[in-house]
Amino acid sequence: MMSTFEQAAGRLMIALDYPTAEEARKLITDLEGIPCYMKLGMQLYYAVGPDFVRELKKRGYRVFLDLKMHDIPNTVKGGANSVTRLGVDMFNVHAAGGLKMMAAALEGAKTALESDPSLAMPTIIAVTQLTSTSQETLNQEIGIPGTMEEAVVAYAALAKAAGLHGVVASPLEVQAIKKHCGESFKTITPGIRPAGSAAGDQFRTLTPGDAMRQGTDFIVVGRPITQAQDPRRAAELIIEEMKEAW
Ligand SMILES: O=C(O)c1cc(=O)[nH]c(=O)n1[C@@H]1O[C@H](COP(=O)(O)O)[C@@H](O)[C@H]1O
Repeated sequence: MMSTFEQAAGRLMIALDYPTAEEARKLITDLEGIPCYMKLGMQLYYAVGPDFVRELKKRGYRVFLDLKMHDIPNTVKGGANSVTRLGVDMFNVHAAGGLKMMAAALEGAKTALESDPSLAMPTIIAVTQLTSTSQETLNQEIGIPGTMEEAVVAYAALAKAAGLHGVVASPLEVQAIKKHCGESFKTITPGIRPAGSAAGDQFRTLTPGDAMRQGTDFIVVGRPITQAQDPRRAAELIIEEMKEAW
């Protein structure tokens, strides 16, 4: 039987935003035994490549490959095929690429499964509006009118129509997304800041406990753990807070 600590840990995704595999390995060693999800983003992946995904899988972790694909449908289909063959559990595309591009990502994953039936279908999610984007930036720089919630829900609806499994959004939009797209449509929420920690470049933030209370499926945490004096303690405190909010 999984403990409630382990269940909460399973909904924590750690952003391995490091320049080298050595630094990422140090954190993984610090966190040994905590069954969290590992998120591999562009900084580490562009430096070390697919071998690090294989290493994480060998160590027993679930892997979210966060490369935020955004290109013409044919190219995204090929990218999705490659990352599915790599064996990632989750990957993302930008919803701004549109319906056909998102459907092509799903198609690419399906063609990989046809060529190798031992593979499992990854969870494919779409980035709505980055959690570093404010209402003002959305309207005045990006040029999308309306509220942030409307923009995020519109992208989520498009991702659902394309057949994707969920979205990346801020925890502030989880309830609106679930209301519009259904409870089973997954929400993956970065922009998590425990009370008292620096927001940095994040704009639409909530604490781990508040994010869980909004009903999110997974929270993504980077710097509050990776830059902490004691990363294991920081991760444990976050998991305790998630557990209590449950
Ligand atoms: O797709 C993502 O993971 C993502 C989307 C988004 O809107 N905002 C966002 O912060 N992220 C990622 O989530 C992580 C958040 O890291 P911290 O801000 O350090 O906790 C980073 O790896 C980001 O690349």
